[in-house]
Amino acid sequence: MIYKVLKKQNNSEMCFVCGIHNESGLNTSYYELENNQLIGVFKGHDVHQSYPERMHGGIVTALLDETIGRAVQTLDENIWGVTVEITVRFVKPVPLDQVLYTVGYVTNMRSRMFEGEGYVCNTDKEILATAKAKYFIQHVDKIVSDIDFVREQWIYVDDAKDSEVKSFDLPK
Ligand SMILES: CCCCCCCC(=O)SCCNC(=O)CCNC(=O)[C@H](O)C(C)(C)COP(=O)(O)OP(=O)(O)OC[C@H]1O[C@@H](n2cnc3c(N)ncnc32)[C@H](O)[C@@H]1OP(=O)(O)O
Repeated sequence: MIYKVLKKQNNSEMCFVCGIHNESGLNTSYYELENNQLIGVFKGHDVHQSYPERMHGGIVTALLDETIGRAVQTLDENIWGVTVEITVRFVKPVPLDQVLYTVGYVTNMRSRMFEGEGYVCNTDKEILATAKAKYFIQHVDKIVSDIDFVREQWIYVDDAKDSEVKSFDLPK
């Protein structure tokens, strides 16, 4: 089913998954969809491998962790959380050097915790990994206490190719 992109989410400076200045990172771009799901577009490279041509499972986990954690901001951009639990199922090898998608959404929202699910898929909509995760809600100033993170390191990146990203056809 096809969903419209409503908004691009910010990137951070140095996060492994979305940091624009993290040269070893995945440099993921995130887009909020009209169904309150979040889609990330990324490409892994040799530095992210486990066995040759296969992304490391720990990196796939980091990607799913970030994606589900960010999905809460499709509901309210002022909610931030830290991961307390994540379970990942590695369904098929996650390949390197090709564009892939990661999708996340919230399944249960409470006053101090939220839970969500997500998956990684390829452009043929094959599911490569799935995850369920739980997050403890905290004020961003408590998560990052030594700098004003949102003002200093939470950056809107206006990428020329974003204007071409208008909708996504999700597998589920
Ligand atoms: C937009 C950007 C999105 C980014 C997404 C990526 C997020 C990340 O990767 S964050 C990095 C990884 N995670 C972390 O660093 C978290 C580290 N852990 C912590 O900081 C602490 O354990 C923290 C803050 C979660 C809780 O600690 P603390 O405040 O001392 O509270 P604590 O008393 O242990 O627990 C608070 C409540 O949460 C509950 N709780 C804690 N962990 C869990 C859990 N895994 N499952 C269920 N409940 C839990 C406790 O039972 C307790 O409940 P109650 O008050 O009802 O008894």
